Amino acid sequence: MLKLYAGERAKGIEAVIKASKLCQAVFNKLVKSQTLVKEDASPVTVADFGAQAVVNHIIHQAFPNDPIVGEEDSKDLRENQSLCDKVVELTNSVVETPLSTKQILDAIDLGNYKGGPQGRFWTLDPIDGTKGFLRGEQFAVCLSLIVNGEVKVAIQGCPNLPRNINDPNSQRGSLMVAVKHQGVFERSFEDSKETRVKVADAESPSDTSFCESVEAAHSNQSDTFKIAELLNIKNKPIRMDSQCKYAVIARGDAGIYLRIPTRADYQEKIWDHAGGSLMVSEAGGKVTDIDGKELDFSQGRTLKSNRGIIATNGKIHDQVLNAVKQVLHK
Ligand SMILES: Nc1ncnc2c1ncn2[C@@H]1O[C@H](COP(=O)(O)O)[C@@H](O)[C@H]1OP(=O)(O)O
Ligand SMILES: [Mg+2]
Ligand SMILES: [Mg+2]
Ligand SMILES: [Mg+2]
Repeated sequence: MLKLYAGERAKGIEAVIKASKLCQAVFNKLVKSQTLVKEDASPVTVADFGAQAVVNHIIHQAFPNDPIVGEEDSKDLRENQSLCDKVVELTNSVVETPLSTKQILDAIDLGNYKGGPQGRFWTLDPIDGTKGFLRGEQFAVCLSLIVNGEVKVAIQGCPNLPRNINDPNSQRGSLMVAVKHQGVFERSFEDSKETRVKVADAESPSDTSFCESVEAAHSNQSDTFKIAELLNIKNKPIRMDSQCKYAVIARGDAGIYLRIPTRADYQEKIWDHAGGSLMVSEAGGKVTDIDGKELDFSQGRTLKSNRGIIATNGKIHDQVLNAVKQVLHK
């Protein structure tokens, strides 16, 4: 019998592999000259647009009734001909039948859905960790399916992630695939053989290490330092861009991922956490916000009823949550 969401899982893998290839091709050819700064001052590259066009196009062809909540839109591209031409060329280098400029811009804008509590929709971050991508470090192509507010399928391409975190020379490229109640698996981009992964066994926070963003503006690193001290964690933090941090927790390379808000007004985006939270929970771990509340993906494009993120191997979650509360409420 075909497993639940088998079709979505397979299409999602195909789309994420193609988009990841596009990103790698961009990195090898360009990169910085083709970067724009968005209104919120974050960078966006031809690869972000191209990857969103590719994934949206493939998903829309396979599931024409499914709306998509995607990070990017085509507004800036429509005002910049040379960037637009580059995105068209790139997109057509990975899709099966060449698409017109209009089809590509329209595919990007399929990502404008508002989300919400009812029905099914996909959410896409075509490149999560654009800053890491530009540095040649970690980034991820993140696609998930949400049904009635619950994440059911997650596919995350991490082209630069070493298969063995302790050996930077180990093979790079990790594709993580999770379906609700079916576990989370890791494979390479080339070989479809999948290996089931599990979170770390650590019974105590001091037996593990934690990971956090490279960017001090995205997570308060002086608070995480105090939290680690309180938990008697001696290992240095693993600093890494993007949702690769969730993959690292799901694979058991680290026991804790902390994202402590730096600004009261920042709302986390659903495409930054949907896939990661399913991967960690399917690997046996736990994800909540810093108040211990479950992440609520039914609130629209953002996680407006949550603050910050704590992801752990599960066993140590309450200890970590208590330490976070102590440090933040002091
Ligand atoms: N002030 C902020 N707090 C938390 N996350 C942020 C903040 N500003 C941007 N981000 C988001 O953090 C993500 C990168 O995470 P990390 O630092 O862990 O690699 C990006 O998706 C980025 O969103 P955006 O794409 O809008 O720039
Ligand atoms: Mg961005
Ligand atoms: Mg992101
Ligand atoms: Mg992004």
